[in-house]
Amino acid sequence: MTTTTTSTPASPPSFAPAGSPTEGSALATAHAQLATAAEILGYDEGLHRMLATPRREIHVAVPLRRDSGETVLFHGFRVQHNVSLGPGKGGLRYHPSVDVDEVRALAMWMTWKCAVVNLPYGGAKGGVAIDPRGYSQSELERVTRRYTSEIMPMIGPDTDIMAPDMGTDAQTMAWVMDTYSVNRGYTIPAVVTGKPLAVGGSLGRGTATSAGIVHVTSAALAEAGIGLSDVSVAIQGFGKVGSHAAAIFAARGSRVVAVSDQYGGIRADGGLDVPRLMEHVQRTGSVVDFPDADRVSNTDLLALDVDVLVPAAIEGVLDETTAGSVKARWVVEGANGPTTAAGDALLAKNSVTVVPDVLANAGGVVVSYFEWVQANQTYWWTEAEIADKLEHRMTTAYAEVSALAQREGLSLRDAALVIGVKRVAEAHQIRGLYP
Ligand SMILES: NC(=O)C1=CN([C@@H]2O[C@H](COP(=O)(O)OP(=O)(O)OC[C@H]3O[C@@H](n4cnc5c(N)ncnc54)[C@H](OP(=O)(O)O)[C@@H]3O)[C@@H](O)[C@H]2O)C=CC1
Ligand SMILES: O=C(O)CCC(=O)C(=O)O
Repeated sequence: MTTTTTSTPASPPSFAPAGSPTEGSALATAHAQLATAAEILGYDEGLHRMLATPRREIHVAVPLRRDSGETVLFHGFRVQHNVSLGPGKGGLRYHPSVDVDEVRALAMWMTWKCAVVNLPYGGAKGGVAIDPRGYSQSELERVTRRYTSEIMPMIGPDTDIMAPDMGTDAQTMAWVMDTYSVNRGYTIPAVVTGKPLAVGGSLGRGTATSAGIVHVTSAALAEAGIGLSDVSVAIQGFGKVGSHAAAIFAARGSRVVAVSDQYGGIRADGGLDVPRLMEHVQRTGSVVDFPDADRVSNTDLLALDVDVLVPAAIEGVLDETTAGSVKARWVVEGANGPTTAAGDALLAKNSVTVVPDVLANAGGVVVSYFEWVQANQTYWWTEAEIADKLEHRMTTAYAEVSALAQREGLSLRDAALVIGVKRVAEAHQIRGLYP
C-alpha cells in the first residue's frame, strides 16, 4: 500500500459556530473535517466561518391526512450549504432521525463532494423526519407533494436540484418534478435527477453510486498491487447503494461475504449469491432469513475479517466504540459520514485506508450531473457513454486525491477535503464574495 494514512485530529473548529452541534453527531464530524482542511490550507477564521455556515435554509411543516383520515405533521428541511460553483445539488432523505443539523452536515458534504469530482454545483440536502416504511404509497406521494410545494421558493433547475437519498427513490423524484412543473405551468425535468427513465431520467443513475464505489475501490486496491477478484467485502446497508455495490463487486469477482439492513445482517464466508439475495429481498423486504447464510449483527459486521468494508447505511457507525475493531484493510465509505472524527483517528492508528465519502460515493451525483446536462440539452446518451464518463470522472478524482495524499503525507480524507474546500474557497475569492 503506497498511501500514507495520518490521524485526522478530532479537534473542534477554531471558532464556535452558532449552536455548536452535539459531540459525535454528523454535523460535529463535518465541522471537525472542515477544521482540519482549513488548518492545512492555512485559512483564517473569517474564511473558515464562511465555509462552515449554510447559505440558506428552509424549515417546513408537512401535514398529512392519512388514509385512515387522521392528520399527522412532519418536519422537513432544505439546506443550501454553498452555491459558489453553481446551483445547490443533493438528495432528499426520508428517515425518522432527520433533523436540521443532520441535513446541514449532509449539505456541507455535498459541497465538497461536487467540488472533488469537478461538478459545476454547490451543495444542498433535504430531509423529512418520517419513516417511509410506515406509510402507504399514496401517503408518501401526498407528503412529497406538500414538502415540494413548501420548499418551492428554494428549488429549481438553475438554483437547487434534488435527487434520491435514503428512504426516497425515482418515484419520489417523479412526484417532486410533477409538483414543481404543475406549479410552473410546463414540464421541467431538470429540477430533479434520479427520475424514472420515462420522465427524463438517465440510464445508469440507479447504479451510479455503487459503480463509483467499485471504481474507487479498484483504484485503491491497484495501489497495493491487487485486484477486485482478490478481495472479500462486507457491506452494511442493502438499499439502493449497498445492494448494487454488492452486485457489482460480485460481478467483478470479489467475494461478498456479509451484508445487512436495519433488521440485521447475514454472512457466508464462501461468498453470498448476490442475485439470489436480491430476489429474496424483493420478496421479503429484508436480507435476514436468506438461506445458506448465518446471522451477524450490524455491529459485528463492521469487525469481520474482510479486506474491504463498505458502510452504506447511516452516519456515525464507525466511532470510538467500533472503529478500533475494524479488521478490513480498506474502508470505502458508501454512506455519507459513516466515520466520526474519533473513529477516523482509530482507523488511522491501525493503518486502515479510508476512501472518504466525498470521493467514494460521488458516482451518484456525477451521473445526476449527466442527467441534468441531458435534460437541459434534451439529448440522451447511451448507457455505455455514461458508464465510460463515470469511470473516467471517478478514477481521475481518485488519482488526484491519492497523489496529493502521497505528496503531502495526508490521509485520503484530508486530501479530498483539501481539494474540495480549496476549489470552493477559490470560487468565492475569484467571484469577489470574500475579500
Ligand atoms: N442513493 C444515492 O445515490 C446516494 C446515497 N448515499 C448515501 O448512501 C447511504 C445509503 O443510501 P441509499 O442506499 O440511497 O438508502 P436506502 O434507503 O436505499 O437504503 C438504506 C439502507 O440502509 C439500511 N439501514 C437503515 N438504517 C440502518 C441501521 N440503523 N443499521 C443498518 N442499516 C440500516 C436500510 O435498511 P432497510 O432496507 O431495512 O430499511 C437500507 O438497507 C446513505 O448514507 C446515503 O446518504 C451517498 C451518495 C449517493
Ligand atoms: O445525485 C445527487 O444529486 C446527490 C446524491 C446524494 O444525495 C449524495 O451524493 O449524497
